[in-house]
Amino acid sequence: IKDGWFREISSQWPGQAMTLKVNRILHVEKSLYQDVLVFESETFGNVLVLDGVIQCTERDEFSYQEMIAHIPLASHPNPKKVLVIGGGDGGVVREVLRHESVQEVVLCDIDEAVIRVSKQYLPHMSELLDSSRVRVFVGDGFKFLADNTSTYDVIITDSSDPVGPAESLFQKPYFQLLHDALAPGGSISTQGECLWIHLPLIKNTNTMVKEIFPVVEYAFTTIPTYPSGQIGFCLASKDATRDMRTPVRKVEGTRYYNEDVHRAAFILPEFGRRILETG
Ligand SMILES: NCCCN[C@H]1CC[C@H](N)CC1
Repeated sequence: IKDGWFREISSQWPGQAMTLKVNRILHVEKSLYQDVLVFESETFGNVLVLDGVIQCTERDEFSYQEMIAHIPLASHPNPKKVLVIGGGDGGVVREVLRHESVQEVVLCDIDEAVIRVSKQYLPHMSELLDSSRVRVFVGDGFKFLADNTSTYDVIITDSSDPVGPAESLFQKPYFQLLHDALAPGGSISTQGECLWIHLPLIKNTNTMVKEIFPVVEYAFTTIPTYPSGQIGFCLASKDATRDMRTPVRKVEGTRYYNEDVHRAAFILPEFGRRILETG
């Protein structure tokens, strides 16, 4: 933080950096896995930063949390058991609980510091982690998935970037574990990165996931505080007949998601479509 501004400088997005005006620093900690920073911004509420990368802000988090959750959930006929890998801030869990069919949400995040800090500084994201339908585990998603096969209707991987603790969540063994942890007809969504910055990674992930799942799609949302203002999701289903582009149920109480936004999220700009939808 310099002269009152936080700058998101990273080798992942060379030559550009989102800056946010800082009112005051709320928390600084080195957890077992990453540097944790929370600051109160002038115009985006409280902001969670891990290893120098913006994870969520109170003002715009709903865009990402709603879309990563409701696209797989609203297109699934009857999701009952849901697993969230990562997502210790609780925002995705808040969205999963909007689906009445969901009986149980399990959250598995490797870093207890993220959960603890989110409960203290991001109440509108973390408050439903205490819901009776939610179970929270602190541990490695790999081990959790291997111990819970054929169980979940939807698994959401709400991860940071493929640099640091989340690096292995973008590789083939992890997607095989996701596939094997899904019940029949199950679907996944994962933090799938940005068309403007990570198109080669998105293409490689898309190709790799198609070796495991019969249905694989990329969809995206707009969000001011993520690099280039856009972030996408890798979506896949074990059910070869699943149409993830079509919601089969309405979702109440959202601020970004609706059924038209759901459908529109899959319509890619030409530079993305050309790469992702052809060989
Ligand atoms: N619920 C926290 C969301 C984490 N996802 C972010 C996507 C954009 C990345 N640059 C950082 C993590």
